[in-house]
Amino acid sequence: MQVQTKTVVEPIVKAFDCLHYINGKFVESVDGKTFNNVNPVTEEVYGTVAEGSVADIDIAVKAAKRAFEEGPWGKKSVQERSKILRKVGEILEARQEEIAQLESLDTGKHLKFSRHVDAPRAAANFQFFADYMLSVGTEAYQDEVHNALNYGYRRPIGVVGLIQPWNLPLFLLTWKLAPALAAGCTVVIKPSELTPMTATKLMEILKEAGVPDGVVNLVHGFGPGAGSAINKHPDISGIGFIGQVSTGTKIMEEAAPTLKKLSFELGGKNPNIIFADVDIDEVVATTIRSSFTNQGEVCVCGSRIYVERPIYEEFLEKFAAKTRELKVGDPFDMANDQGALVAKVHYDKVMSYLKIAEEEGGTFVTGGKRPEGLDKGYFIEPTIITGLDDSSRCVREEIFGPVVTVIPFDTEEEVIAAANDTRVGLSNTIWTNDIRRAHRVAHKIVSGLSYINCWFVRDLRTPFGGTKDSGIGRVGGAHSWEFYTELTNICVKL
Ligand SMILES: NC(=O)C1=CN([C@@H]2O[C@H](COP(=O)(O)OP(=O)(O)OC[C@H]3O[C@@H](n4cnc5c(N)ncnc54)[C@H](O)[C@@H]3O)[C@@H](O)[C@H]2O)C=CC1
Ligand SMILES: O=C(O)/C=C/C=C(\O)C(=O)O
Repeated sequence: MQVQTKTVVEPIVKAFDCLHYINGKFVESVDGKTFNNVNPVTEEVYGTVAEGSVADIDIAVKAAKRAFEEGPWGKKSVQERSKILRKVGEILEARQEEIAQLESLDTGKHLKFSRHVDAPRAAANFQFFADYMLSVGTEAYQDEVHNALNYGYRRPIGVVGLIQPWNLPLFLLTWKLAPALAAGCTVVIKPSELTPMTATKLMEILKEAGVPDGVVNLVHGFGPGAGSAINKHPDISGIGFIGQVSTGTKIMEEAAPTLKKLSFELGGKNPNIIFADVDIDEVVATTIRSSFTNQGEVCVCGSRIYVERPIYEEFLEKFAAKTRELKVGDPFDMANDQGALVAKVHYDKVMSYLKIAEEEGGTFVTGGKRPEGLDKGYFIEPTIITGLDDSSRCVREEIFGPVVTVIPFDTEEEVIAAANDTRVGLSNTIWTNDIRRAHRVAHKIVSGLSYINCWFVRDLRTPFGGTKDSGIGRVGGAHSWEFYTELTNICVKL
Protein backbone atom coordinates (compact mmCIF):
# COMPACT_ATOMS: atom_id res chain seq x y z
CA MET A 1 0.00 0.00 0.00
CA GLN A 2 1.29 3.44 -0.86
CA VAL A 3 1.37 5.92 2.05
CA GLN A 4 0.09 9.33 1.02
CA THR A 5 2.04 12.15 2.68
CA LYS A 6 0.19 15.43 2.94
CA THR A 7 2.66 18.17 2.10
CA VAL A 8 0.35 21.09 1.29
CA VAL A 9 -0.26 23.40 4.24
CA GLU A 10 -3.92 24.28 4.80
CA PRO A 11 -3.98 28.11 4.76
CA ILE A 12 -5.23 29.91 7.85
CA VAL A 13 -5.33 33.24 5.99
CA LYS A 14 -7.29 34.66 3.07
CA ALA A 15 -6.52 37.55 0.75
CA PHE A 16 -8.35 40.75 1.70
CA ASP A 17 -9.00 44.21 0.28
CA CYS A 18 -6.49 46.77 1.52
CA LEU A 19 -7.46 50.26 2.69
CA HIS A 20 -5.28 53.15 3.81
CA TYR A 21 -4.78 53.56 7.56
CA ILE A 22 -4.84 57.20 8.56
CA ASN A 23 -5.15 58.63 12.05
CA GLY A 24 -6.08 55.23 13.47
CA LYS A 25 -8.81 54.38 10.93
CA PHE A 26 -8.98 52.26 7.79
CA VAL A 27 -10.19 54.56 5.01
CA GLU A 28 -10.76 54.65 1.26
CA SER A 29 -8.95 57.05 -1.04
CA VAL A 30 -10.34 60.58 -1.22
CA ASP A 31 -11.25 59.99 -4.89
CA GLY A 32 -12.41 56.40 -4.24
CA LYS A 33 -9.82 54.96 -6.63
CA THR A 34 -8.59 51.38 -6.25
CA PHE A 35 -6.36 48.96 -8.13
CA ASN A 36 -6.26 45.17 -8.30
CA ASN A 37 -4.05 42.87 -6.27
CA VAL A 38 -3.06 39.81 -8.33
CA ASN A 39 -2.20 36.40 -6.90
CA PRO A 40 1.29 35.55 -8.27
CA VAL A 41 0.53 31.81 -8.18
CA THR A 42 -2.84 31.77 -9.95
CA GLU A 43 -2.57 35.09 -11.86
CA GLU A 44 -6.12 35.88 -10.65
CA VAL A 45 -7.26 39.10 -9.03
CA TYR A 46 -7.81 38.30 -5.35
CA GLY A 47 -8.34 41.73 -3.85
CA THR A 48 -8.45 45.45 -4.38
CA VAL A 49 -6.17 48.09 -2.94
CA ALA A 50 -7.00 51.75 -2.25
CA GLU A 51 -4.97 53.93 -4.62
CA GLY A 52 -3.58 56.92 -2.78
CA SER A 53 -2.68 60.24 -4.36
CA VAL A 54 -1.45 63.68 -3.30
CA ALA A 55 -4.66 64.33 -1.29
CA ASP A 56 -4.39 61.08 0.72
CA ILE A 57 -0.72 61.66 1.48
CA ASP A 58 -1.50 65.18 2.61
CA ILE A 59 -4.16 63.96 5.05
CA ALA A 60 -1.77 61.29 6.35
CA VAL A 61 1.07 63.80 6.79
CA LYS A 62 -1.24 66.17 8.66
CA ALA A 63 -2.23 63.34 11.04
CA ALA A 64 1.43 62.38 11.55
CA LYS A 65 2.42 66.01 12.11
CA ARG A 66 -0.32 66.50 14.69
CA ALA A 67 0.70 63.29 16.45
CA PHE A 68 4.32 64.46 16.45
CA GLU A 69 3.77 68.05 17.60
CA GLU A 70 0.72 67.77 19.84
CA GLY A 71 0.09 64.08 20.29
CA PRO A 72 1.26 61.66 22.92
CA TRP A 73 4.13 59.93 21.08
CA GLY A 74 6.87 62.49 21.62
CA LYS A 75 5.66 63.11 25.15
CA LYS A 76 6.00 59.47 26.15
CA SER A 77 9.17 58.51 27.96
CA VAL A 78 11.69 56.30 26.23
CA GLN A 79 10.64 53.50 28.62
CA GLU A 80 6.97 53.85 27.65
CA ARG A 81 7.74 53.83 23.94
CA SER A 82 10.02 50.82 24.39
CA LYS A 83 7.21 48.93 26.16
CA ILE A 84 4.88 49.52 23.20
CA LEU A 85 7.53 48.44 20.70
CA ARG A 86 8.14 45.28 22.70
CA LYS A 87 4.40 44.56 22.69
CA VAL A 88 4.34 44.92 18.87
CA GLY A 89 7.21 42.42 18.72
CA GLU A 90 5.38 40.01 21.02
CA ILE A 91 2.18 40.14 18.96
CA LEU A 92 4.15 39.61 15.76
CA GLU A 93 5.88 36.66 17.36
CA ALA A 94 2.63 35.13 18.55
CA ARG A 95 1.07 35.56 15.08
CA GLN A 96 4.10 34.34 13.10
CA GLU A 97 2.31 31.63 11.18
CA GLU A 98 -0.42 34.01 10.07
CA ILE A 99 2.16 36.63 9.02
CA ALA A 100 4.27 34.06 7.17
CA GLN A 101 1.26 32.72 5.28
CA LEU A 102 0.02 36.19 4.38
CA GLU A 103 3.47 37.12 3.08
CA SER A 104 3.64 33.97 0.95
CA LEU A 105 0.14 34.56 -0.37
CA ASP A 106 0.97 38.14 -1.37
CA THR A 107 4.48 37.67 -2.75
CA GLY A 108 4.42 34.07 -4.05
CA LYS A 109 7.52 33.26 -1.99
CA HIS A 110 7.81 29.82 -0.46
CA LEU A 111 6.33 29.37 3.01
CA LYS A 112 9.58 27.75 4.20
CA PHE A 113 11.27 31.11 3.70
CA SER A 114 8.54 33.35 5.07
CA ARG A 115 8.31 31.11 8.16
CA HIS A 116 12.05 31.14 8.79
CA VAL A 117 13.00 34.63 7.68
CA ASP A 118 10.21 37.15 6.99
CA ALA A 119 7.95 36.53 9.98
CA PRO A 120 10.58 36.04 12.72
CA ARG A 121 12.63 38.98 11.52
CA ALA A 122 9.61 41.32 11.62
CA ALA A 123 9.19 40.47 15.32
CA ALA A 124 12.95 40.65 15.94
CA ASN A 125 13.17 44.15 14.43
CA PHE A 126 10.73 45.50 17.03
CA GLN A 127 12.31 43.57 19.87
CA PHE A 128 15.80 44.69 18.92
CA PHE A 129 14.95 48.41 18.85
CA ALA A 130 12.82 48.12 22.02
CA ASP A 131 16.06 47.02 23.75
CA TYR A 132 18.42 49.29 21.85
CA MET A 133 16.55 52.49 22.72
CA LEU A 134 16.91 51.80 26.44
CA SER A 135 20.68 51.61 26.36
CA VAL A 136 21.67 54.28 23.83
CA GLY A 137 23.68 57.18 25.25
CA THR A 138 24.90 60.47 23.88
CA GLU A 139 28.31 61.99 23.21
CA ALA A 140 29.89 64.45 25.64
CA TYR A 141 33.23 66.33 25.80
CA GLN A 142 34.85 67.94 28.82
CA ASP A 143 36.68 71.07 27.64
CA GLU A 144 39.25 71.94 30.30
CA VAL A 145 40.65 74.88 28.31
CA HIS A 146 37.38 76.83 28.41
CA ASN A 147 36.00 75.09 31.47
CA ALA A 148 32.96 73.95 29.48
CA LEU A 149 30.99 70.81 28.87
CA ASN A 150 29.62 69.96 25.44
CA TYR A 151 26.98 67.30 25.05
CA GLY A 152 24.76 66.08 22.27
CA TYR A 153 21.02 66.34 22.76
CA ARG A 154 19.05 64.13 20.39
CA ARG A 155 15.51 64.70 19.23
CA PRO A 156 13.40 62.85 16.62
CA ILE A 157 13.56 64.39 13.13
CA GLY A 158 9.76 64.65 12.83
CA VAL A 159 7.49 63.03 10.27
CA VAL A 160 9.26 60.43 8.14
CA GLY A 161 8.15 58.76 4.91
CA LEU A 162 8.92 55.07 4.49
CA ILE A 163 8.77 53.91 0.86
CA GLN A 164 9.02 50.14 0.64
CA PRO A 165 9.80 47.34 -1.86
CA TRP A 166 8.06 44.00 -2.42
CA ASN A 167 10.79 41.41 -1.85
CA LEU A 168 10.73 41.19 1.97
CA PRO A 169 7.68 43.37 2.63
CA LEU A 170 7.09 43.18 6.39
CA PHE A 171 10.71 42.32 7.24
CA LEU A 172 11.95 45.52 5.57
CA LEU A 173 9.05 47.74 6.65
CA THR A 174 9.57 46.85 10.32
CA TRP A 175 13.33 47.32 9.88
CA LYS A 176 12.61 51.00 9.15
CA LEU A 177 9.50 51.53 11.26
CA ALA A 178 10.83 50.17 14.57
CA PRO A 179 13.81 52.59 14.81
CA ALA A 180 11.70 55.51 13.57
CA LEU A 181 9.16 54.92 16.35
CA ALA A 182 11.89 54.22 18.90
CA ALA A 183 13.44 57.59 18.12
CA GLY A 184 10.06 59.32 18.58
CA CYS A 185 9.27 60.07 14.94
CA THR A 186 5.81 59.71 13.43
CA VAL A 187 5.42 58.00 10.10
CA VAL A 188 3.73 57.82 6.71
CA ILE A 189 4.28 54.47 5.00
CA LYS A 190 3.89 53.64 1.32
CA PRO A 191 4.25 49.89 0.80
CA SER A 192 4.95 48.41 -2.60
CA GLU A 193 1.85 48.38 -4.78
CA LEU A 194 2.65 44.71 -5.47
CA THR A 195 2.54 43.57 -1.82
CA PRO A 196 0.06 45.56 0.27
CA MET A 197 -1.25 42.91 2.67
CA THR A 198 1.19 42.46 5.56
CA ALA A 199 1.69 46.21 5.93
CA THR A 200 -2.10 46.57 6.26
CA LYS A 201 -2.23 43.73 8.79
CA LEU A 202 0.54 45.41 10.79
CA MET A 203 -1.69 48.45 11.34
CA GLU A 204 -4.13 46.28 13.36
CA ILE A 205 -1.22 44.97 15.39
CA LEU A 206 0.13 48.46 16.12
CA LYS A 207 -3.32 49.51 17.35
CA GLU A 208 -3.60 46.44 19.55
CA ALA A 209 -0.14 47.14 21.00
CA GLY A 210 -1.11 50.68 21.96
CA VAL A 211 0.51 52.84 19.26
CA PRO A 212 -1.62 56.02 19.42
CA ASP A 213 -3.68 57.14 16.42
CA GLY A 214 -1.82 59.30 13.92
CA VAL A 215 1.64 58.03 14.90
CA VAL A 216 1.76 55.51 12.04
CA ASN A 217 -0.17 56.13 8.83
CA LEU A 218 -0.26 53.97 5.74
CA VAL A 219 -1.14 55.07 2.22
CA HIS A 220 -1.18 52.53 -0.62
CA GLY A 221 -0.50 53.44 -4.21
CA PHE A 222 2.04 53.82 -6.96
CA GLY A 223 5.40 55.58 -7.18
CA PRO A 224 4.39 58.48 -9.43
CA GLY A 225 1.25 59.14 -7.28
CA ALA A 226 1.53 58.48 -3.55
CA GLY A 227 5.32 57.97 -3.66
CA SER A 228 6.00 61.22 -5.42
CA ALA A 229 3.68 63.07 -3.00
CA ILE A 230 5.87 61.84 -0.11
CA ASN A 231 9.03 62.97 -1.91
CA LYS A 232 7.69 66.50 -2.32
CA HIS A 233 5.79 67.04 0.91
CA PRO A 234 7.28 69.97 2.87
CA ASP A 235 6.25 68.53 6.25
CA ILE A 236 8.14 65.27 5.78
CA SER A 237 11.64 65.61 7.22
CA GLY A 238 13.22 62.39 6.01
CA ILE A 239 12.63 59.42 3.72
CA GLY A 240 13.71 55.85 4.39
CA PHE A 241 13.64 54.14 1.01
CA ILE A 242 14.43 50.60 -0.14
CA GLY A 243 14.21 49.79 -3.83
CA GLN A 244 15.78 50.24 -7.21
CA VAL A 245 18.66 52.58 -7.99
CA SER A 246 16.63 54.41 -10.64
CA THR A 247 13.82 55.06 -8.14
CA GLY A 248 16.35 56.38 -5.64
CA THR A 249 17.47 58.92 -8.23
CA LYS A 250 13.87 60.12 -8.78
CA ILE A 251 13.21 60.39 -5.06
CA MET A 252 16.37 62.42 -4.59
CA GLU A 253 15.41 64.81 -7.41
CA GLU A 254 11.90 65.34 -6.09
CA ALA A 255 12.98 65.62 -2.45
CA ALA A 256 15.77 68.12 -3.19
CA PRO A 257 13.68 71.34 -3.00
CA THR A 258 12.56 70.43 0.54
CA LEU A 259 16.02 69.20 1.61
CA LYS A 260 14.92 65.98 3.23
CA LYS A 261 17.25 63.61 5.01
CA LEU A 262 17.55 60.46 2.87
CA SER A 263 18.40 56.87 3.78
CA PHE A 264 18.62 54.66 0.68
CA GLU A 265 19.07 50.88 0.47
CA LEU A 266 19.28 50.19 -3.27
CA GLY A 267 20.18 47.41 -5.67
CA GLY A 268 23.35 45.39 -6.11
CA LYS A 269 25.10 42.94 -8.41
CA ASN A 270 26.96 41.02 -5.79
CA PRO A 271 30.03 38.88 -6.55
CA ASN A 272 30.39 35.48 -4.87
CA ILE A 273 34.13 34.68 -5.07
CA ILE A 274 35.27 31.10 -4.55
CA PHE A 275 39.00 30.35 -4.23
CA ALA A 276 40.34 26.85 -4.89
CA ASP A 277 41.34 26.05 -1.28
CA VAL A 278 37.77 25.61 0.00
CA ASP A 279 35.59 22.67 0.95
CA ILE A 280 33.48 22.59 -2.21
CA ASP A 281 30.49 20.83 -0.64
CA GLU A 282 30.24 23.48 2.08
CA VAL A 283 30.45 26.26 -0.49
CA VAL A 284 27.84 24.63 -2.73
CA ALA A 285 25.38 24.31 0.17
CA THR A 286 25.59 28.03 0.97
CA THR A 287 25.81 29.10 -2.67
CA ILE A 288 22.49 27.36 -3.35
CA ARG A 289 20.97 29.67 -0.71
CA SER A 290 22.84 32.81 -1.75
CA SER A 291 21.74 32.26 -5.34
CA PHE A 292 18.13 31.10 -5.10
CA THR A 293 16.75 31.98 -1.66
CA ASN A 294 13.47 33.84 -2.02
CA GLN A 295 13.63 33.20 -5.82
CA GLY A 296 16.86 35.24 -5.85
CA GLU A 297 14.85 38.27 -4.71
CA VAL A 298 17.12 39.24 -1.81
CA CYS A 299 19.31 42.32 -2.24
CA VAL A 300 22.44 40.51 -0.98
CA CYS A 301 22.01 37.44 -3.24
CA GLY A 302 25.29 36.66 -5.00
CA SER A 303 24.32 36.61 -8.65
CA ARG A 304 27.85 36.80 -10.12
CA ILE A 305 29.73 33.68 -9.12
CA TYR A 306 33.49 33.66 -9.79
CA VAL A 307 35.31 30.34 -9.28
CA GLU A 308 39.09 29.83 -9.29
CA ARG A 309 39.90 27.73 -12.34
CA PRO A 310 41.34 24.58 -10.65
CA ILE A 311 37.95 23.83 -9.03
CA TYR A 312 35.67 25.41 -11.65
CA GLU A 313 34.45 22.15 -13.26
CA GLU A 314 33.96 20.29 -9.99
CA PHE A 315 32.15 23.23 -8.39
CA LEU A 316 29.89 23.69 -11.40
CA GLU A 317 28.99 20.02 -11.55
CA LYS A 318 28.09 19.84 -7.85
CA PHE A 319 26.32 23.21 -7.85
CA ALA A 320 24.24 22.25 -10.91
CA ALA A 321 23.35 18.86 -9.39
CA LYS A 322 22.04 20.50 -6.19
CA THR A 323 20.22 23.19 -8.18
CA ARG A 324 18.39 20.51 -10.22
CA GLU A 325 17.09 19.07 -6.94
CA LEU A 326 15.27 22.33 -6.09
CA LYS A 327 11.53 21.96 -6.64
CA VAL A 328 9.57 24.94 -7.91
CA GLY A 329 5.81 25.33 -7.40
CA ASP A 330 3.02 26.02 -4.93
CA PRO A 331 4.57 28.05 -2.08
CA PHE A 332 2.27 26.30 0.41
CA ASP A 333 3.46 22.81 -0.64
CA MET A 334 6.30 21.85 1.69
CA ALA A 335 7.63 19.41 -0.92
CA ASN A 336 8.68 22.46 -2.95
CA ASP A 337 11.63 24.78 -2.29
CA GLN A 338 10.99 27.81 -4.47
CA GLY A 339 7.77 29.73 -5.08
CA ALA A 340 6.65 32.22 -7.71
CA LEU A 341 8.10 35.59 -8.63
CA VAL A 342 6.13 38.49 -7.26
CA ALA A 343 4.29 39.79 -10.35
CA LYS A 344 4.02 39.64 -14.11
CA VAL A 345 6.07 42.80 -14.56
CA HIS A 346 8.96 41.22 -12.65
CA TYR A 347 8.51 37.81 -14.29
CA ASP A 348 8.73 39.50 -17.72
CA LYS A 349 11.88 41.36 -16.65
CA VAL A 350 13.64 38.19 -15.50
CA MET A 351 12.49 36.31 -18.62
CA SER A 352 13.88 39.13 -20.79
CA TYR A 353 17.32 38.57 -19.24
CA LEU A 354 17.11 34.85 -20.09
CA LYS A 355 16.54 35.90 -23.70
CA ILE A 356 19.49 38.30 -23.49
CA ALA A 357 21.67 35.48 -22.12
CA GLU A 358 20.73 33.34 -25.10
CA GLU A 359 21.48 36.17 -27.54
CA GLU A 360 24.82 36.81 -25.82
CA GLY A 361 25.82 33.18 -26.35
CA GLY A 362 25.36 31.96 -22.76
CA THR A 363 24.82 28.29 -21.91
CA PHE A 364 21.98 27.32 -19.55
CA VAL A 365 23.51 24.69 -17.29
CA THR A 366 20.17 24.52 -15.46
CA GLY A 367 16.81 26.25 -15.93
CA GLY A 368 16.38 29.09 -18.40
CA LYS A 369 12.61 28.69 -18.62
CA ARG A 370 9.38 28.23 -16.70
CA PRO A 371 9.02 24.80 -15.11
CA GLU A 372 7.15 22.21 -17.15
CA GLY A 373 3.62 21.48 -15.99
CA LEU A 374 3.17 24.88 -14.35
CA ASP A 375 1.04 26.77 -16.85
CA LYS A 376 -0.16 29.46 -14.47
CA GLY A 377 1.83 31.61 -12.05
CA TYR A 378 5.05 33.55 -12.30
CA PHE A 379 7.39 30.58 -11.89
CA ILE A 380 10.94 30.40 -13.27
CA GLU A 381 13.37 27.52 -12.83
CA PRO A 382 16.57 28.19 -10.88
CA THR A 383 18.97 29.09 -13.65
CA ILE A 384 22.76 28.78 -13.90
CA ILE A 385 24.37 30.43 -16.91
CA THR A 386 27.96 29.93 -18.09
CA GLY A 387 29.89 31.12 -21.13
CA LEU A 388 29.31 34.84 -20.51
CA ASP A 389 32.02 37.32 -19.62
CA ASP A 390 32.03 40.54 -17.63
CA SER A 391 30.80 42.59 -20.59
CA SER A 392 27.50 40.67 -20.65
CA ARG A 393 24.36 42.52 -19.55
CA CYS A 394 23.41 39.45 -17.50
CA VAL A 395 26.65 39.83 -15.54
CA ARG A 396 26.44 43.60 -15.21
CA GLU A 397 22.76 44.35 -14.53
CA GLU A 398 20.66 43.39 -11.54
CA ILE A 399 18.18 40.68 -12.54
CA PHE A 400 16.80 40.09 -9.02
CA GLY A 401 15.51 36.62 -9.86
CA PRO A 402 16.62 32.95 -9.64
CA VAL A 403 19.41 33.51 -12.16
CA VAL A 404 23.20 33.37 -11.62
CA THR A 405 26.20 33.45 -13.90
CA VAL A 406 29.33 31.39 -13.20
CA ILE A 407 32.72 32.58 -14.52
CA PRO A 408 36.19 31.08 -13.95
CA PHE A 409 39.15 33.24 -12.82
CA ASP A 410 42.91 32.75 -12.52
CA THR A 411 44.29 35.39 -10.17
CA GLU A 412 43.28 37.35 -7.09
CA GLU A 413 43.93 40.67 -8.88
CA GLU A 414 41.74 39.66 -11.81
CA VAL A 415 38.78 38.71 -9.63
CA ILE A 416 39.07 41.86 -7.49
CA ALA A 417 39.03 43.96 -10.66
CA ALA A 418 35.97 42.08 -11.95
CA ALA A 419 34.19 42.48 -8.60
CA ASN A 420 34.82 46.24 -8.63
CA ASP A 421 33.91 46.75 -12.29
CA THR A 422 30.38 47.92 -11.52
CA ARG A 423 28.53 51.05 -10.50
CA VAL A 424 26.97 49.27 -7.53
CA GLY A 425 28.63 47.98 -4.37
CA LEU A 426 26.23 46.36 -1.95
CA SER A 427 27.75 43.05 -0.81
CA ASN A 428 30.22 40.31 -1.69
CA THR A 429 31.00 36.82 -0.46
CA ILE A 430 34.56 35.50 -0.28
CA TRP A 431 35.28 31.79 0.13
CA THR A 432 38.83 30.84 1.13
CA ASN A 433 40.67 29.20 4.02
CA ASP A 434 43.60 31.61 3.64
CA ILE A 435 42.86 34.16 6.37
CA ARG A 436 45.22 36.82 5.02
CA ARG A 437 43.79 36.60 1.53
CA ALA A 438 40.23 36.72 2.88
CA HIS A 439 40.83 40.05 4.63
CA ARG A 440 42.96 41.45 1.79
CA VAL A 441 40.26 40.79 -0.78
CA ALA A 442 37.49 42.11 1.49
CA HIS A 443 39.43 45.36 1.94
CA LYS A 444 39.98 45.80 -1.79
CA ILE A 445 36.42 45.28 -2.97
CA VAL A 446 34.41 48.48 -2.68
CA SER A 447 31.17 47.38 -1.11
CA GLY A 448 29.10 47.95 2.01
CA LEU A 449 29.04 44.34 3.19
CA SER A 450 31.51 41.50 2.90
CA TYR A 451 30.73 37.94 3.98
CA ILE A 452 33.76 35.68 4.51
CA ASN A 453 32.95 31.96 4.38
CA CYS A 454 29.28 32.66 5.07
CA TRP A 455 26.31 34.54 3.64
CA PHE A 456 23.60 36.80 5.07
CA VAL A 457 24.48 36.15 8.72
CA ARG A 458 22.75 39.04 10.48
CA ASP A 459 23.58 40.93 13.65
CA LEU A 460 21.15 43.85 13.87
CA ARG A 461 23.74 46.08 15.58
CA THR A 462 26.00 46.15 12.51
CA PRO A 463 26.03 48.74 9.70
CA PHE A 464 23.96 47.49 6.75
CA GLY A 465 23.93 49.26 3.39
CA GLY A 466 25.70 49.85 0.12
CA THR A 467 28.50 51.89 -1.42
CA LYS A 468 28.50 53.60 -4.84
CA ASP A 469 25.01 53.41 -6.44
CA SER A 470 23.85 50.83 -3.89
CA GLY A 471 22.71 53.33 -1.34
CA ILE A 472 23.17 56.24 0.96
CA GLY A 473 23.94 55.74 4.63
CA ARG A 474 23.78 52.66 6.80
CA VAL A 475 21.02 51.15 8.91
CA GLY A 476 21.14 48.96 12.01
CA GLY A 477 21.64 49.85 15.68
CA ALA A 478 23.36 53.20 16.09
CA HIS A 479 23.22 53.85 12.34
CA SER A 480 19.42 53.81 12.25
CA TRP A 481 19.33 55.91 15.43
CA GLU A 482 21.55 58.48 13.74
CA PHE A 483 19.15 58.77 10.81
CA TYR A 484 15.92 59.19 12.75
CA THR A 485 17.33 61.68 15.25
CA GLU A 486 18.73 65.20 14.99
CA LEU A 487 21.59 66.29 17.20
CA THR A 488 21.88 69.62 19.03
CA ASN A 489 25.26 70.33 20.58
CA ILE A 490 24.80 72.03 23.95
CA CYS A 491 27.80 73.88 25.28
CA VAL A 492 27.64 74.72 29.00
CA LYS A 493 30.15 77.04 30.61
CA LEU A 494 30.95 75.51 33.96
N1 LIG B 1 19.76 47.40 -0.74
C1 LIG B 1 18.74 46.84 -0.18
O1 LIG B 1 18.74 46.60 1.02
C2 LIG B 1 17.53 46.46 -0.98
C3 LIG B 1 17.39 46.72 -2.29
N2 LIG B 1 16.27 46.34 -2.99
C4 LIG B 1 16.18 46.63 -4.39
O2 LIG B 1 14.82 46.93 -4.69
C5 LIG B 1 14.49 46.50 -5.99
C6 LIG B 1 13.22 45.72 -5.96
O3 LIG B 1 12.24 46.44 -5.35
P1 LIG B 1 11.14 47.24 -6.18
O4 LIG B 1 9.93 47.27 -5.33
O5 LIG B 1 11.04 46.73 -7.56
O6 LIG B 1 11.78 48.68 -6.23
P2 LIG B 1 11.15 50.00 -6.81
O7 LIG B 1 12.21 51.01 -6.69
O8 LIG B 1 10.50 49.78 -8.11
O9 LIG B 1 9.95 50.31 -5.81
C7 LIG B 1 10.17 50.49 -4.44
C8 LIG B 1 9.13 51.42 -3.90
O10 LIG B 1 9.31 52.71 -4.48
C9 LIG B 1 8.08 53.20 -4.94
N3 LIG B 1 8.33 54.16 -6.01
C10 LIG B 1 8.49 53.93 -7.34
N4 LIG B 1 8.71 55.09 -7.98
C11 LIG B 1 8.71 56.07 -7.04
C12 LIG B 1 8.89 57.49 -7.09
N5 LIG B 1 9.13 58.12 -8.23
N6 LIG B 1 8.83 58.16 -5.94
C13 LIG B 1 8.60 57.53 -4.76
N7 LIG B 1 8.40 56.20 -4.67
C14 LIG B 1 8.47 55.48 -5.79
C15 LIG B 1 7.33 51.96 -5.36
O11 LIG B 1 5.97 52.20 -5.48
C16 LIG B 1 7.70 51.02 -4.22
O12 LIG B 1 6.90 51.27 -3.10
C17 LIG B 1 15.68 45.73 -6.44
O13 LIG B 1 16.45 46.52 -7.31
C18 LIG B 1 16.47 45.45 -5.18
O14 LIG B 1 17.83 45.30 -5.31
C19 LIG B 1 15.27 45.70 -2.38
C20 LIG B 1 15.35 45.42 -1.06
C21 LIG B 1 16.49 45.81 -0.26
O1 LIG C 1 18.94 42.03 6.85
C1 LIG C 1 18.67 43.21 6.61
O2 LIG C 1 18.67 44.04 7.48
C2 LIG C 1 18.27 43.65 5.32
C3 LIG C 1 18.22 42.83 4.33
C4 LIG C 1 17.73 43.28 3.10
C5 LIG C 1 17.64 42.51 2.10
O3 LIG C 1 18.22 41.37 2.12
C6 LIG C 1 16.84 42.81 0.94
O4 LIG C 1 16.25 43.84 0.91
O5 LIG C 1 16.75 42.02 0.07
